Amino acid sequence: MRNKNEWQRLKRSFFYAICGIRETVKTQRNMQIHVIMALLVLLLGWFLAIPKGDVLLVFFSVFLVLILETVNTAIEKAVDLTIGDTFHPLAKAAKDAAAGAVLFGAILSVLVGIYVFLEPLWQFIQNGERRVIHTEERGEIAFLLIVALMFIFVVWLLVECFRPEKKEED
Ligand SMILES: Nc1ncnc2c1ncn2[C@@H]1O[C@H](COP(=O)(O)OP(=O)(O)OP(=O)(O)O)[C@@H](O)[C@H]1O
Repeated sequence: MRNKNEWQRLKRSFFYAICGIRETVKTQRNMQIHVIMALLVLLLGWFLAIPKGDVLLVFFSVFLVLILETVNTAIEKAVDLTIGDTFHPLAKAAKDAAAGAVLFGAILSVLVGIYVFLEPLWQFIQNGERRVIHTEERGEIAFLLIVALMFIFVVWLLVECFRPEKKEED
């Protein structure tokens, strides 16, 4: 009997989780963009025959962004529930931090995208070849580009952190 109840509870939790995902995809424009991008990136990976290890990397970063966007939505809803339309610096801090988490995830995805897709895409554009490029065959370009982008990002982050607060435009 107890086992049956546990099973029902488990089924219910799963059902609510699916409802949460469905609602987030239906109502959040950013989530819709992430889902479409995820599909396109996976199709591109299949088209360019990326190696299995890279497929895992792509899955990991795609799901990370979807997870962060879902948690971001949960935080937005919880903040709106407690405070409604009233402006509060803590509500702003909570929503901005949640959006920052999504931005971190998106940056990671871009870096993974460069690492995984740059060389296969370049090879396809140059000679129409869709050959699997293994890690040991990779050149330095993707790596250098990732390091350069990371460097720019860290410098931008430091500048943003230490310059005086900007006034809201609107
Ligand atoms: N109650 C509030 N008090 C203070 N600032 C807020 C409040 N609500 C929103 N903001 C500010 O407005 C920004 C956007 O908030 P909003 O809830 O519209 O999220 P969003 O990112 O536009 O999400 P979505 O488009 O999915 O609704 C927040 O990051 C925050 O800076």
